[in-house]
Amino acid sequence: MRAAEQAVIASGVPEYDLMERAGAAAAEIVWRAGGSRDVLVLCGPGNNGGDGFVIARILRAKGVPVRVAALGESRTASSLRARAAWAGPVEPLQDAQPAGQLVDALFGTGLTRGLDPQAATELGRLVDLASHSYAIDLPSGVETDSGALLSPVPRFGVGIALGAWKPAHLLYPAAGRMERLQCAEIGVAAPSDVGRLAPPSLHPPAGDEHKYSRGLVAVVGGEMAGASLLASHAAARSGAGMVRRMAAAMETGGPDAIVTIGAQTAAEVERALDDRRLAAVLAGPGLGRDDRARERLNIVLQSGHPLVLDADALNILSEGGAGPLPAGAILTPHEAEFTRLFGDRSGSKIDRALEAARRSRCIVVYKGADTVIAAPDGRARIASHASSWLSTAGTGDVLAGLVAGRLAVTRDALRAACEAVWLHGEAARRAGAAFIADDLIERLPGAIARRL
Ligand SMILES: NC(=O)C1=CN([C@@H]2O[C@H](COP(=O)(O)OP(=O)(O)OC[C@H]3O[C@@H](n4cnc5c(N)ncnc54)[C@H](OP(=O)(O)O)[C@@H]3O)[C@@H](O)[C@H]2O)[C@@H](O)CC1
Ligand SMILES: [K+]
Repeated sequence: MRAAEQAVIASGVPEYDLMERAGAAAAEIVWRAGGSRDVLVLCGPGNNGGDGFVIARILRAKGVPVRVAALGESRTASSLRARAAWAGPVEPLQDAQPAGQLVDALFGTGLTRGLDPQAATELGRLVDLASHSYAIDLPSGVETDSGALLSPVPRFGVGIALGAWKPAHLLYPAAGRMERLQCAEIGVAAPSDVGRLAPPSLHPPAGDEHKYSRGLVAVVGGEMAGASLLASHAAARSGAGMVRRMAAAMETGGPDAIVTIGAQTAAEVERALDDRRLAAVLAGPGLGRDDRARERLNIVLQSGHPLVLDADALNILSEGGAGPLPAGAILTPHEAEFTRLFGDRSGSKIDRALEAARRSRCIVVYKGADTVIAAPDGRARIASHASSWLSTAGTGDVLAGLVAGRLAVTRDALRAACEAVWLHGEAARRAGAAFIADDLIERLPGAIARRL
């Protein structure tokens, strides 16, 4: 975003014009949400504070009662100009009385260290006492590129991103400090390989498709049947043409549309995977970690099919039990699995996911409240603000099955991972509160229909 802004400025647009655009766009959002409720704008010393002065001026011109409190003097040319144009009183932050609406324009992308304790406490108090609160560009106190909290940060109603999403809008803990997100357009295009996960465009099957052309998925089960059943069921509702579950024991369950193949011995697994029509093979959910599980995983790794590896498959791989990571596969680790596989690395979650994808030459779906999907070529997508009810048993198995299903449909690993993560989040949104993993699967057809 900084590079994009600099390019616009170099093309002859003064920085102050960008500040006016940013302030006007943010003021419009505040006006639409809060109407004529009184507003307190907190302005910092840099350009974020400058945006605040522009917002204050525009809201006052609409007849909104506005007060401004500043943290020190303005220190940049544009913010000095915005402050002069405000032409109203400016009180010190420590004397500010609360208002119905609070606009935080203390610090944005220029923050280099935490707020001093008194300023952080004042900010927290004023946000808590307001019924509507807005963080301009970012909540003051968050680190832009990592989403870390450099000092205590209150929870805002709306985070207003200026021009483009920054990592802190999407990565926790910062993302959890904004109930809703809105992006204010300021006429600066910031194309990037890293971005927020967008809703996918899906297509119904062509009129002349059949079950194999639509995608044949195999799910290699193991010692715990439930997990592979959930994954198989999710794959079956993902739009794929057919799902075969390779069961490690004589067991039944799940919809009749899923073909269960008894594959208890290594030879039986090998035979079951010897089918050139297979478009995706999933291993991991319920696989187990004993010698038998290793043997089953080895056969999967040597099958030559497009792979999705989750759960115990990742645990076995992290113990080095199955050799190097299979390039081209989709890996779906949660936090603990990721650390076991790739070590405890520094950098933001996006940096870590990209580095892992580059090293393993795999698509890495680094799961969590802020799932990051990273490709070896440097592309990454971040899915944030999913339902917190997803933190329940079995939802990972559902996601793994969904990834395998979309891989079979699209034959494109990054696209499949992105579609699956979005559909999983949408199914959760539709399932509402206190759902179980099985309920998510029932919501998948509706989630898919929405994107056709
Ligand atoms: N660029 C553009 O074209 C556009 C940018 N726009 C806006 O600009 C924002 C970025 O502005 P910015 O770079 O001036 O940084 P900002 O966040 O205001 O803070 C920097 C100031 O704070 C200081 N400081 C830092 N930490 C501190 C601390 N803990 N406690 C105390 N002081 C601290 C730091 O001084 P330091 O002491 O570090 O030298 C510096 O003086 C961006 O988020 C967006 O809102 C829009 O107008 C659109 C056009
Ligand atoms: K801010």
